[in-house]
Amino acid sequence: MLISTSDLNSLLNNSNVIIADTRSFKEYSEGHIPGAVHLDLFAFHWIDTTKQGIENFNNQTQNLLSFLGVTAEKKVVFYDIISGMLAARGVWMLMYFSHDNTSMLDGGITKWKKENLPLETKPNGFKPSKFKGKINPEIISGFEYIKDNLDKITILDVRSTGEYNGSTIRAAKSGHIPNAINIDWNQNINKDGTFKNNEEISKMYDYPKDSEIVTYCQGAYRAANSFLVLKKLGFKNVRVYLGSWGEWGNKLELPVEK
Ligand SMILES: O=S(=O)([O-])[S-]
Repeated sequence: MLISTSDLNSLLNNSNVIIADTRSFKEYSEGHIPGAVHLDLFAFHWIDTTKQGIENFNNQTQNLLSFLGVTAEKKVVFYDIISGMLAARGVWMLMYFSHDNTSMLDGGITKWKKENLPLETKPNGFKPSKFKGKINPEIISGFEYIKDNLDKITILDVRSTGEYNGSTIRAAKSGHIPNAINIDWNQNINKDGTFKNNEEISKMYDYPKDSEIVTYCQGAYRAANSFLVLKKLGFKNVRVYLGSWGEWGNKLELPVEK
């Protein structure tokens, strides 16, 4: 799931590798990893997890991955500024389509630049494919799944303390999903932007490895980052709640705790 700067550097010019820069277009234009295409994953924000909403998400994600040129044979590497949430969302999306040959760049472009690795400014075009992945329903959650299993699953709110306790308001209601515990995703990352090592993080995520965990944040980007960390630690049953607080906090009938 993670690729080092030196390993990615050795894969430049490999036609079987797609590199996707998930930062803003401005940042991309000022200098990106050679060969990388720009993919605006924030524009692909999704909060509707009704049955129809998930079906639409599946279709549109498949279209997006085809636009990116994904095929079963290609390795897909996502990066952002650090080992961040956008790249993590990209990796999670590929895993959701059972494409496991995907990684995020550990330390992101910050580490890449620090090591004086090559950059270019010219934009690269997409080479679209007809990607057909097999959906893995085990790594996604909608609001119904959480509502029906509130007492059976570990709900991991990876937002800031303010968002969790309701002092920061980002939806019609503030607070958190009942029973959710709060571990801010920022705690996954070292000061240099790389992921903390497993030994350090496992103290934070001290649950049996077969626990059923659902991560959420505001829009399922930070949640994807914590999802990857939990997978890296060997947790087997982890899902990202796609709608996250953007959906839950706006559905007035759903319960909230502060
Ligand atoms: O990470 S986020 O989706 O909450 S902005």
